Amino acid sequence: MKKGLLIIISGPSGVGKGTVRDFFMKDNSLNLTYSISMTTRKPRENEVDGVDYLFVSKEAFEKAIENGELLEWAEFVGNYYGTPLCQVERLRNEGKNVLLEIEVQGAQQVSEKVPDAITIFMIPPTMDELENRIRGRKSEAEEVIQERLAKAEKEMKLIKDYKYVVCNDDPELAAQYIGLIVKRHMNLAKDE
Ligand SMILES: Nc1ncnc2c1ncn2[C@@H]1O[C@H](COP(=O)(O)OP(=O)(O)OP(=O)(O)O)[C@@H](O)[C@H]1O
Ligand SMILES: Nc1nc2c(ncn2[C@@H]2O[C@H](COP(=O)(O)O)[C@@H](O)[C@H]2O)c(=O)[nH]1
Repeated sequence: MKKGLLIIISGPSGVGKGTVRDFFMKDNSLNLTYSISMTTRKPRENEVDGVDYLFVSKEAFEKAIENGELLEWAEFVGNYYGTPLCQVERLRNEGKNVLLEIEVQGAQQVSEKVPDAITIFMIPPTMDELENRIRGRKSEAEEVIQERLAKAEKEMKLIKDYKYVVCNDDPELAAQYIGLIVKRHMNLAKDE
C-alpha cells in the first residue's frame, strides 16, 4: 500500500485554520485524517480532550520529548505543543493522508525530517482582520492576545518557506483551495 501524504498547515493564531479545516475535512475524497497534537495549554470552554488536543501536564510533555515520542514540538506563547510520532506513522502507513495543523517552528522541523511534506501557510486578508478574529473568539485574555498578535507578525515573515499560501477571506473558498492542493498531490503520487 502507498504511504499517505503528510500535509502541514501553519498560519497565525486566529487566522481561521480550525474553521477552514471543518469545511475540507467533510470531503471524504481527500482521505484526510487530522493528527491530534499534545499540548500543555489548558482546554478552552468548547474543547474536548482526545478530540481537539491531548491535554497533558508539563511533566508528561517533557517525558514524551525525552522518550522521542514526538515528530516535532515547540513552545508557543508559554505552552508546549507537539505531534505524537506513532500516530502519524501508523495513519500514513495505513494509506491515510495526515494533516498537521502546527506553528512555524514545528513545521520547519517536520520539513527537515520529511522533505516531501506539503506545506501550506494560511494568511488573513489583513492584520486588522486577524486582530478582529482573535478578539472575536473571546478565548484568550488580553495579555495572551497581545502575545499572539506579536508572534503573528514574526510568523508572517516565514511565508516564503511554504510551498502554498492560502488567504482565508471566505472559509469555504479557502477550504476548496486546500482541497485542490491535496487532490493535486494525490494525483502526482499516483503517477510516481
Ligand atoms: N474567513 C473568515 N471570516 C471571518 N471570521 C473567520 C473566518 N475564518 C475564521 N473566522 C473566525 O475567526 C476566529 C478564529 O478562527 P479559528 O479558531 O478557526 O482560528 P485558528 O487559526 O484555528 O486559531 P488558533 O491557531 O489560535 O487555534 C473564529 O471566531 C472564527 O469563527
Ligand atoms: N509545533 C506545533 N504547533 C502546534 C501543534 N498543535 C497546534 N499548534 C499550533 O500552536 C498554535 C497555538 O494553538 P492554540 O490551539 O493554542 O490556539 C497554533 O499556531 C497551532 O497551529 C503541534 O502539535 N505542534
